[in-house]
Amino acid sequence: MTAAIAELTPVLESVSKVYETPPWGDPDQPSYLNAIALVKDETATARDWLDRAQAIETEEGRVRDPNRQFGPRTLDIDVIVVFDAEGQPVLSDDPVLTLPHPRAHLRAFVLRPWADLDPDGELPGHGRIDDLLRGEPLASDVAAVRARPDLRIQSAG
Ligand SMILES: Nc1ncnc2c1ncn2[C@@H]1O[C@H](COP(=O)(O)OP(=O)(O)OP(=O)(O)O)[C@@H](O)[C@H]1O
Ligand SMILES: Nc1nc2c(c(=O)[nH]1)N=C(CO)CN2
Repeated sequence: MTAAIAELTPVLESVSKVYETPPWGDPDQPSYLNAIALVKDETATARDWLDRAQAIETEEGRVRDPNRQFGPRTLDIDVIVVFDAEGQPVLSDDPVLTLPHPRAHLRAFVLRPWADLDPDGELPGHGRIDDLLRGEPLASDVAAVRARPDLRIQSAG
């Protein structure tokens, strides 16, 4: 991950803890390690973030099974939300880049780490992260999420 971290460092604002999370969407696979990064670059478009995420996946030699939509992969970087210079959420139903990410509101593995960075945060179109995490089915999923303080993606400072 060294190259990926070097690429992200100039735009990195903060990074959540790393969490070990049960596989979502396709149970027949090992646990995942998930984290959220908050990045800022006022010159970047939403599409730039997708391109950067995919460039890092490629650089890191991402391996996945193309026949299993939610199957195992060595690295997956999704763009969850993008805010414009006025602080407004960028909305898109383009399948190449859907914003907010169309499954973020269903995923404790996204929202639990996000709550570390912004406990008062909101997922546009779905409400407060904290409220989403308290409701079912997310509350049950959160109970199975484990912080891994022995692992770290990167320190923003
Ligand atoms: N918000 C988004 N973030 C990342 N990829 C997106 C987004 N919206 C649409 N896509 C598209 O989804 C395609 C598949 O991406 P990816 O392989 O990461 O999906 P997946 O892991 O199968 O599913 P998921 O997106 O549910 O994690 C990408 O090529 C990309 O164009
Ligand atoms: N826990 C967990 N489950 C997943 C994840 C992930 O990042 N974490 N990503 C997936 C790809 O869409 C499918 N399932």
